[in-house]
Amino acid sequence: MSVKVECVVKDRCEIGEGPVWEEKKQSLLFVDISGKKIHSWNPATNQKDTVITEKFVGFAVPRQSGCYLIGEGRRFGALDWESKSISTIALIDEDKPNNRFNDGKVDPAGRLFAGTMAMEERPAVLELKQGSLFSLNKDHSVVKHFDQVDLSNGLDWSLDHKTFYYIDSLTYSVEAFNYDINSGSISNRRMVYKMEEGEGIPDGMCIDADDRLWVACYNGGRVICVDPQKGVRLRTVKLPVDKITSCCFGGKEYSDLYVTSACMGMSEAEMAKQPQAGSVFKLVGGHGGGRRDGWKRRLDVSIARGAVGHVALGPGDTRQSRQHDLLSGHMLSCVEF
Ligand SMILES: O=C(O)[C@H](O)[C@@H](O)[C@H](O)[C@H](O)CO
Ligand SMILES: [Zn+2]
Repeated sequence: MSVKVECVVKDRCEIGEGPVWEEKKQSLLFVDISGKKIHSWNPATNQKDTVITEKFVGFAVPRQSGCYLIGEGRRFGALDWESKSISTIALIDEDKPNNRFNDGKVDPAGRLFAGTMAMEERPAVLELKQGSLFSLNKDHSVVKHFDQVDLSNGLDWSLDHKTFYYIDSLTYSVEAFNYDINSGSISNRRMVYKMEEGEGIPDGMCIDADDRLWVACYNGGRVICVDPQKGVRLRTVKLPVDKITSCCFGGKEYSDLYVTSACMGMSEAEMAKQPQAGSVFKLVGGHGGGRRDGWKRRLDVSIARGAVGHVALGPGDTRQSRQHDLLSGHMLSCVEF
């Protein structure tokens, strides 16, 4: 089954990033990192609402308490969308004034994980080994998991919550760690996928209902689907722009894969060739049926354990997603505070 690629938010995001499907608003939340904007786009109305930030904004995620948690410059901030005010929750990398947050995501227990990097001179050109990976707990304490990161990027968790997947872009690979959901600690770092010729730089990623990773390929003009157990690429979906930055599942039944892109660093000639650079795309279709039961079983196991998560489906699937927290009625992919 082929995948349909549609340009849904025609924008010139400098660095469109960090898409998150916001269940409550049935909207896509995403940032423009260097454009210093947080967007909320509603596919049903095609309305886009925007908050402007003072510094580069690496990510924004919904909070269970309402409002949003954002990574702006070198701070975790709380954003109140109505008043558009941002207050500081915690500061990081205080010894590294040239650093900023990049990608961040909510873990299946409601913590926030996010990494940092040095400011780029131009895309992927930056002082190396300056970044770290952090998490922010419910009590607002910050944990530094490791440092020596070149360009902290995509992250997600396996369906059983036992594995944490991570991308430091300039390793050109996807890595895995053992994950302890109770403590939020990681161990046993190893590589699970090495980018191949033409795939560019691995950027954001998300996991699907079959425990497969969808990796955005910056300068690769595609997303790839990777089986992290086998370390192989299963699929490639090409897009009409080169700078693909991240992806997430969303839509009514999490059947759509939303993909963000960037145009920062492109020449005028390149821009003319790729007029949709910086837009958000939607990928629909691409999976056969027959896997509903498998997914349902996993969902049930997950609910029985009281687990929460934000994992969704492959493009075209119409199964219920774990993003519906059937236990509490709360919608997930929001931090638990
Ligand atoms: O989107 C991000 O994660 C970074 O902030 C961007 O600057 C680029 O993606 C990066 O340059 C590509 O490696
Ligand atoms: Zn990124």
